This record gives sequence, C-alpha cells and structure tokens, in this order.
Amino acid sequence: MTDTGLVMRGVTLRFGDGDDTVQALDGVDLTVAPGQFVAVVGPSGAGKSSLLAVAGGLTVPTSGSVTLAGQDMTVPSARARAALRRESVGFVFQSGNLIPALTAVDQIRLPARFGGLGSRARDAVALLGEVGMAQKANRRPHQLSGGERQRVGIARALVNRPRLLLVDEPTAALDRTRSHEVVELLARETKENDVATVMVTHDHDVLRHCTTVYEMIDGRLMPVP
Ligand SMILES: Nc1ncnc2c1ncn2[C@@H]1O[C@H](COP(=O)(O)OP(=O)(O)OP(=O)(O)O)[C@@H](O)[C@H]1O
Repeated sequence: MTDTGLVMRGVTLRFGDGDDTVQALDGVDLTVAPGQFVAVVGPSGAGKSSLLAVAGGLTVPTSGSVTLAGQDMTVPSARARAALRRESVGFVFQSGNLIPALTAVDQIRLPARFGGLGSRARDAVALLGEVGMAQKANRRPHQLSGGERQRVGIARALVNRPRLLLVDEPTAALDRTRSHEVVELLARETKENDVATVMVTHDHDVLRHCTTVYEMIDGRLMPVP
C-alpha cells in the first residue's frame, strides 16, 4: 500500500449534548506526508490535544475520516485501534513521561517487549545512540536533565518504527537552548525515519525547525503563511 502519511478529512469532534455541547474539532482537514514535520499552535482549549488524540486513534471523531498509510484510524473497536497505534504510531509527551524505576535503555525495551513488536522493534541501545544518549543508557529518569528525559522519550516513541509521530508540548519544561536541541532532534528523526510528525506547541521560537505551521482556533485548523 502506498504510504500517504496522515490524512484527516472533515473531522469534527463534539463533547456533550444540547446546550453543553463543546465542538473540540470543527471540520479539520490535514495531510501530513512521510518526512513532513507539522507544528500546531493555538490558544488553550482550541482543540490541539483533541487533534492529536483523533490523529493517533485514541479518540474516535464524531464525523470525518482519518487514515494513516491508507488505514482507517477511526474503527469503532478499541482493541483494533490499539493494535494500529502499537504498529504505526509513536507518542512523545510533555516531560518524557518516563517510568521512574527504569533505566533509559529499559524505558525503550519495555514497550517493545510488552507491545509484542518482535523483530519489528528497533534496538534500544542503537536508538539511544541516535538521540545522543548512549553514555547515559543506565541512568534512571531522576538522574537525567529535562532535555535528556525528552530525548529518551523520543527514542522510546520510535521503537516501533512508527509512520506517525505525535508530540505534545515537548519543550514545556525546557529552557531555550534545550528546546531548540529537542525540536531539532525531532526534525532530524522525522526526516531520517520518513515519519509524518505532528507537534503541538506554545513555543513560537521553535517553529523554524518545522516544515509547515498551522494555527488552531475554536476547533478550526488554518495554515500559518
Ligand atoms: N473529555 C472531554 N469532555 C468534554 N469536553 C472536553 C473533553 N476533552 C476536551 N474537551 C473540551 O474540548 C475543547 C478542546 O480541548 P483540547 O484539550 O483539545 O484543547 P487544547 O488546545 O489542547 O488546550 P491546551 O492548550 O490547554 O492543552 C476544550 O473546550 C475542552 O474543554
């Protein structure tokens, strides 16, 4: 099947009903080709996290279509969507979301083992090398800086060779220099792994590392020229 990356068409997401309805996504169209690094900015409550949740098959939209490499990410079965996520999606969270008791290398090995990735799983030591963390493979999260934790989180998100990388506020806990380093790393990994990447950020300073920038306002997505 041709890898068309992420394609979202006419996606709406509504919460609640009657007077309490919230339209989190309102007719969103978005295409992210493999190797493209898209940033989404916008005010709090605009729908950015909802966009990531729907793109990654965590949430089923109220209407519209979402495909990743031609596969439907909106199937009703939660189990089927979990399988799609395991095979094709990587998530990077605000502060790395690492497990406190595990060393850096085990943060990456664990999901590979329990996710049943088998031979698809990338080698954890090689991945740590790729993100510049080979020397700190045996450290636990509390022995790492914020930027280093984020690098481990990025390596972990790549272990399943994802087609789609979804990144939520990766620089929220970092200073300016570290923010640039982390987003540069994301840009490089996007290209080298030919993955379609969507990053939500409040940090306008890092947008120059991205291929395309969109702004989300009241659930609507608009390109920023
Ligand atoms: N499970 C839910 N039930 C009801 N409303 C929800 C739910 N999740 C999100 N919303 C609402 O949907 C809208 C979009 O929320 P979302 O979290 O996607 O915004 P956001 O742009 O990511 O905000 P932030 O920048 O503050 O994280 C908000 O009005 C929010 O209150």
